[in-house]
Amino acid sequence: MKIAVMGAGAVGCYYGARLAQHGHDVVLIGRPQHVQAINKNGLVFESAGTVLNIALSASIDPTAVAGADIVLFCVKSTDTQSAGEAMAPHLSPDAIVLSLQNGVDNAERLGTVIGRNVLPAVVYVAVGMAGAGHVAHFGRGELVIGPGAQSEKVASILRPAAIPVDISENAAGALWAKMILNCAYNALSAVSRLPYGELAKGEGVMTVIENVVAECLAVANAINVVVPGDVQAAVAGIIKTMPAQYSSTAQDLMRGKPSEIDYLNGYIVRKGGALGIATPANQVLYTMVKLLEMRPGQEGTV
Ligand SMILES: NC(=O)C1=CN([C@@H]2O[C@H](COP(=O)(O)OP(=O)(O)OC[C@H]3O[C@@H](n4cnc5c(N)ncnc54)[C@H](OP(=O)(O)O)[C@@H]3O)[C@@H](O)[C@H]2O)C=CC1
Ligand SMILES: CC(C)(CO)C(=O)C(=O)O
Repeated sequence: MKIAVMGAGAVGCYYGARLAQHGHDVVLIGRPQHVQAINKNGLVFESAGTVLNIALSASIDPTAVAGADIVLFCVKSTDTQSAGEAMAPHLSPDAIVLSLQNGVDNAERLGTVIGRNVLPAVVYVAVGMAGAGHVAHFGRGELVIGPGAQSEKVASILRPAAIPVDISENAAGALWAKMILNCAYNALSAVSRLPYGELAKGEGVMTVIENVVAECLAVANAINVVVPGDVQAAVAGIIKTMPAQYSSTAQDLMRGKPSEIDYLNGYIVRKGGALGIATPANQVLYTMVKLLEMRPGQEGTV
């Protein structure tokens, strides 16, 4: 099976590596520093205390999606439009395209750009790039996708490659549940430059988080999305399960990169505005991060 990964970053390299390990013909499409390193030395894949070199091909050229049966779309939400436009003319007519991204509207936005259905996947993994062509896996790796013929086919290919796939009637709710975690913590960690365990000790922080979550649930409810489980409890649990973690938004700002905040709290603010639902807590967090993005010299160590 030929599989193309659009966006050879942490998520793309992780899932590409799993599929290549299982014998699939994988091409990673990414930036020159990663592509050169992967083509020279293979992908360095670090997981559970072992380091492997995985041979797979890499390209900086979006035409490399041509002929792929499955395309895993793994760029940040900020790059959905440009990366989608770059690959669109080269997709095979029957290619199945999956969005492996945070946020709830990437699959729809990508679908508009490439003119075909895109399967949204909820991604439960902790990975990062440790260097050029070097992915580090810290835990988990399962995906949740919605039902349908394409999903069955995708699951039959991914599952044997050590990628657990849950086909759920409420994949949309699961996508929202993940985004609500992001809305609760990402901006607070970015603004404070603190990990979750520390920021939770701040005066009034848990009240802010409760308000953010309540606003997100009001918006979800208004568009008939049922967010599964006890969301407030799941959000509170992050402090115990990931006390030393800095949000991806904090990490993006430290690297001087645009964050995905427009597609997290920013999405809630826009959607709430359109529906007439007040979202003041999300608005303040969103604006704070946008202000931080305007400042030069954000780079630093977390
Ligand atoms: N990392 C994680 O543990 C998790 C991440 N996610 C989500 O997964 C998505 C991907 O995240 P992640 O892998 O961490 O992000 P990364 O930034 O590590 O990877 C994305 C890569 O795609 C590259 N890229 C962007 N546009 C193009 C293009 N047109 N052509 C080629 N390469 C391109 C980026 O380059 P450049 O940076 O130079 O633009 C970057 O190297 C995000 O939505 C994230 O929120 C979800 C769960 C966990
Ligand atoms: C779940 C959470 C908040 C963990 O860091 C995350 O997905 C992110 O940082 O973007």
